Amino acid sequence: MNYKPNKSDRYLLTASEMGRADKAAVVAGVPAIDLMAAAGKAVADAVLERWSRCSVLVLCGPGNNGGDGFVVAKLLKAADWPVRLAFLGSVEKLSPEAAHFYQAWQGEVEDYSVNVLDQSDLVIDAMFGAGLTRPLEGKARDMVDAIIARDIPVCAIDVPSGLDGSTGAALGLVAPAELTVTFFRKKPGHLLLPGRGLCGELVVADIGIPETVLNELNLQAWENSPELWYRNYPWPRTDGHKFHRGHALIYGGESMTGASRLTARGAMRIGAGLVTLAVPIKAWAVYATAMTSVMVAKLEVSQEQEDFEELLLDPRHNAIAVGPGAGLAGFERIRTRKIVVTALTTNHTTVLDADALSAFSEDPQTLFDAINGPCVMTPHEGEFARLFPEINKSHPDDKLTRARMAAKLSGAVVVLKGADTVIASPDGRAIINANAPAYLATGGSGDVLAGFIVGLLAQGMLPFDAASAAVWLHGEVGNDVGIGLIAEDLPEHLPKVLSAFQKHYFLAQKSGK
Ligand SMILES: NC(=O)C1=CN([C@@H]2O[C@H](COP(=O)(O)OP(=O)(O)OC[C@H]3O[C@@H](n4cnc5c(N)ncnc54)[C@H](O)[C@@H]3O)[C@@H](O)[C@H]2O)[C@@H](O)CC1
Ligand SMILES: [K+]
Repeated sequence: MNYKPNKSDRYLLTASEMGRADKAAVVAGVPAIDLMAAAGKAVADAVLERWSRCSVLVLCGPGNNGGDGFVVAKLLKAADWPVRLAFLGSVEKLSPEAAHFYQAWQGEVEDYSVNVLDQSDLVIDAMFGAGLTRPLEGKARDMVDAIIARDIPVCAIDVPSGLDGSTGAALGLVAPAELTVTFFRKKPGHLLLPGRGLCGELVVADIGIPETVLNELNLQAWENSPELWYRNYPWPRTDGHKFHRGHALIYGGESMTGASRLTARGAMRIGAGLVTLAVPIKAWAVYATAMTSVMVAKLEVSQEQEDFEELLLDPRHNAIAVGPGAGLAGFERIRTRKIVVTALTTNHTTVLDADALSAFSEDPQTLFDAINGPCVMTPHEGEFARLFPEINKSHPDDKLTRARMAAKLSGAVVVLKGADTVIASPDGRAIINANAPAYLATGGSGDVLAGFIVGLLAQGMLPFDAASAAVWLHGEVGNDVGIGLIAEDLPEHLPKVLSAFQKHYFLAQKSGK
């Protein structure tokens, strides 16, 4: 079999983009009725694969999500399952295809009241999908309330009703699903929180929409995966030399020395040829005894700034990281700001994390003004709120948009961290990462991530790719180590993950497997 990773598999479509894909498919000659039939069949198949025969209740809403539900009801009945169906809507307002399948369902259509839940073992949630525009109210809300109270398993069509598929936000009450079957491609809300947690297992079904419609949509969002960036990964060359693999320069502060040491270790492990930690002389001994492969440069008392500038003049220092343990108290804050501004205004490729971001919480514009070259910033939600309060105010429930707006405003690639990290580029591209386990939420884990990013930047990877690759590898290592993980484990386990990654994406591609 030929090895053909496909970048387009990873596209994420918002509700309006999915609507356009649907229309484009119809224009390309696929009847809307066939799309709905295929959608319903995919859901019925997924249910038949996972549950044994039981009493099913299909709850159909007023739009095409309900239309899919009519198809599912008919197919499960044909498979000899006991099926009941309740419809919330009016037949006259159904789309032609939904009306067709309403007619095709020849069983009883019951009143939409919570009593229909009696004796139901499984609910098919065909209430609302991509067309949800406001929180569930009235009968729909009461129904979801009762499903939750009775703890009945749910299979959701497209998205759990009440969830905004474009953002992952709960618009109000949501019926959490054990299984969600969506169509064509995933939606951002299947990956972003709380959406991801409400979907349960996610199945993406092919319903006959031609791949060619993707070309018309100018999509700008993907789920993170090596398919997106492995071609630009700095694979070690047999004729390589450490000087070909770049030289990362990392600023280390005076008191929290562990943070930047983790960053340095991460940068080494991910393959930077050389790593130098530049540290105030007061802390030099601590760093020098702790580090072996990493070099430690002294910044002399009262001339730290000048000494750092001198290091920046050396063209071999091709990627800089500032922030982990840089310091925010009193004079340290001023020094951190100066180091950041110097790195940025000399147009060095720079990673800004932790204190390098918080040091500008009073005047974020000063930071944004200094960003003119390649830059990655890696805020967690707290740091993000300090730098981008207006964006949080205008789009509180839309992490994808918040990260994109922040990237545009600051000019940096923004890595908005969390269990659903979003990586956004100032040009509008965005990637949602979904492989991070809960164990990564531990002190120092972000410092190592900054190290992975600066290490890849030193090897010449571009900021958006480097950030996406680092975040994905960080998640993979987290999974590999598992429960009990501490930040120190992340650099140490990286080689194992890198060899599996290399085997799969580089060697397999080379050998044409
Ligand atoms: N490619 C596609 O786009 C396909 C879409 N299909 C299905 O169609 C769905 C989208 O269909 P629609 O656009 O008709 O949208 P929905 O079926 O999600 O709902 C639309 C209806 O709900 C109403 N509504 C929205 N929020 C409400 C609320 N909180 N309370 C009460 N009423 C509310 C709207 O006014 C509208 O009448 C998808 O989720 C999917 O299940 C499938 O049939 C297959 C093809
Ligand atoms: K639904």
